Amino acid sequence: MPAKKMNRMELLAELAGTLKGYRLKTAGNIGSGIASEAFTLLSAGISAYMVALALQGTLDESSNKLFILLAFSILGFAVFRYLESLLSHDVAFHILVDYRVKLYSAFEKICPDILLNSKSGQLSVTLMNDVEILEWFFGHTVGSIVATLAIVLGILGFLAWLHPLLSLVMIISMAVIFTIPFLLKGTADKQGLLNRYKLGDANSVTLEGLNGVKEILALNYKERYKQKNDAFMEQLTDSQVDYTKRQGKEGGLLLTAAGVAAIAINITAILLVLHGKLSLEWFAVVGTTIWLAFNPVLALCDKARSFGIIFASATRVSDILHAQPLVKDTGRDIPVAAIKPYIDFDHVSFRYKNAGQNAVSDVSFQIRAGELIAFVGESGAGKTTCTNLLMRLWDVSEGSIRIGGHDLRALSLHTVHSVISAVLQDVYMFNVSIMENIRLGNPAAADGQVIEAAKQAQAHTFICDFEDGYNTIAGERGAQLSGGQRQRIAIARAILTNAPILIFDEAVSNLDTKSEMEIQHTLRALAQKRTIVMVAHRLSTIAIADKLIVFENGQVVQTGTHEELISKDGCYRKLVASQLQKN
Ligand SMILES: Nc1ncnc2c1ncn2[C@@H]1O[C@H](COP(=O)(O)OP(=O)(O)OP(=O)(O)O)[C@@H](O)[C@H]1O
Repeated sequence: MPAKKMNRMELLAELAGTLKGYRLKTAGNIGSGIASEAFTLLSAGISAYMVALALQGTLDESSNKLFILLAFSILGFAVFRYLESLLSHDVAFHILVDYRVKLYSAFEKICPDILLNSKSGQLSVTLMNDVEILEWFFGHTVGSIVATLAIVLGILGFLAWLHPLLSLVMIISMAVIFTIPFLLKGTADKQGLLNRYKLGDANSVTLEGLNGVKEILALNYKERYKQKNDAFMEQLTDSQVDYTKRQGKEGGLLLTAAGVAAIAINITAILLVLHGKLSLEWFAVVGTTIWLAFNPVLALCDKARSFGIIFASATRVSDILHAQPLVKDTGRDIPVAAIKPYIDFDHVSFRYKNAGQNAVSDVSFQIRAGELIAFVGESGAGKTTCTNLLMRLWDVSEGSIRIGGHDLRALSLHTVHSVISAVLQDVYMFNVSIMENIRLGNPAAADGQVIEAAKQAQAHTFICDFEDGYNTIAGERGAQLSGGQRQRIAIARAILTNAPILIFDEAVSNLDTKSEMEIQHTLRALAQKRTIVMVAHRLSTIAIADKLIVFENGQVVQTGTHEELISKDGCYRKLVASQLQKN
């Protein structure tokens, strides 16, 4: 849920606010920027002054001081330019790390809602690229803005000291130059945002190609995918070309305006010399340095040409940072041991965002501590929704869910996720060893405990068959493991958590009959100490449950044991009959 859109000034204030933690270095960066520009102007001015003296035949031994000053200013320029670059990048890279960390934790808070409502390519662009663009701002812009303003003020003072007319021409010139990016700001912002979105869309298609490569090959979707990819890349290129055209136009206008301004100041200076209001030496200084004086201004305007993309990226980053999580983590922490693992669903209704109707309506049931429960029902009946609500991935729209008598909303998310652990339909394997993948369930577990959990999950044998055993790298997305192997590792993880409530959502669907039977045996044994909720389709899985909760069209229509329900004419009997027919 994005917060209200911020304008440039608000974004600027927010970005500048992050510099607070780096006050000293930022001050050093700005000071060095001012000093390096000032030394550039000083060395050019001294050179011009000396040339003018030489032309008039007045450059003598007494001018040695000027040589020393010139050497000093060249050295000063080199030292301060180095310091400016060092400090600005030091601050920029530290801030980027802060941003990346903040951004990921903000992203976590708004999951899974944001994943359902955004394209993965857009999210990856924001989490990886947009945040990187902010380096332009912190590394190359923020210091320049202040340094350039200081230099402009200094030059104005100097020109006013020479003659007020010169400073007046300079003020008019600056006003014209700064107006150019200001006038083109609207187009720049629009183009910048469009450019970032087109990049996100293009990334989404690339990710689709990466994740769906097997389907692309298997379904002979290659040619159509290529056409789709080409179309998105073309749109991205068009938006980039438009952006660059505007940048080029803006750059040309700025250079022309600066050139005209420098000529105007020179002409004014010549007129002042002709009227005896300015000496020849100072004319030489003005004539030479004025071109250089416009350099920082032009450099800043050059950065301003990129503000479209910088502010577009900042907006997208800020949208995530300020998004309001649907589930507010305002409950309190309670020790896991103090919560008895019984569950109450009390008249629960829930509707997904933008959905036309409730996914579940007025659902009530109780699960006692130590029970092994199976949710059954046709596809789309509401089983997974109930497990998602139980894990508090979303909050109920109506009614309440309680564990151990505590309303879920009164518990912190940390407590809820310590009490409940789940094996979900899609098992993600991290790119670390199998040992570490299982240990994710309990970082404090010793190797022996990990191996014991793997044995209970019927994973030990196949893990030992790998050449590197438990040290085998599972690979991103568990590429080296079969679906059933991934499921068994996920089950071992869940066993290791020691959470008193376990959820298995279709967790045995990828297993062969023998492994499934062994896992069922494990689940039965686990249920002696824990409460287990299974979402199951197969009859064989259902058979081990103490109680079945039957869902139909988002409602609970029957509860009871397999024997009780099969003896009655109802939804469950129909489900079993249709499954037997399929088998
Ligand atoms: N993210 C979502 N946004 C909108 N509607 C959703 C979303 N997820 C599920 N639904 C809808 O909610 C209803 C219940 O879905 P749910 O996934 O809970 O069913 P299920 O019984 O677990 O099905 P399956 O056995 O196929 O996994 C369905 O009508 C489904 O289309």
